[in-house]
Amino acid sequence: MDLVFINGLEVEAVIGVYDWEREIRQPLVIDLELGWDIRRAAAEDNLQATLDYAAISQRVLDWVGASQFLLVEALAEELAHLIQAEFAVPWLRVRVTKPGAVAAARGGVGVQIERGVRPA
Ligand SMILES: Nc1nc2c(c(=O)[nH]1)N=C([C@H](O)[C@@H](O)CO)CN2
Repeated sequence: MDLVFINGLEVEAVIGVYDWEREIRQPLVIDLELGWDIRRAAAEDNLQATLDYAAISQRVLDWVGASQFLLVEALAEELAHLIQAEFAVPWLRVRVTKPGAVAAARGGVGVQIERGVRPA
C-alpha cells in the first residue's frame, strides 16, 4: 500500500482534563499516514489524482486549532473521522503527541490509532 504522509504538524489547542488546562492552549504534534494508491498521480504527474498534503495539513491545522477536547483519544478519533469523510481516505494512521504533558517523557506522550480498511 502506498502512503501520503504528514509528519510533525505542530498546532496549539485547548486540550486536557484539568481545570487549568481549559484556560490555556498547549502544543500538539500530529503525524498522519494516509493510504492512497499513488500510481495514477505518478503516471499522470497530476495533483488532482492524489491526496494534496498541503490542503490536508491546512485543514488539520485549522480544525485542531479550534478544537477543545479533554482527551487526546477523542481528538485523534474525531480527526480520523474528519479526514476519512472529507478526503475519501480508505485507511489512515493518526498519531497525536502532547509534548509537554509529562516532563520526564522527552519524546512526548499521546495516542496512535488506525482506522479504515487497509488495502493490500
Ligand atoms: N491516555 C490519556 N491520559 C491522559 C490524558 C489523555 O488525554 N489521555 N490527559 C491527561 C491530562 O490532560 C494531562 O495531559 C495533563 O498533564 C492525563 N492523562
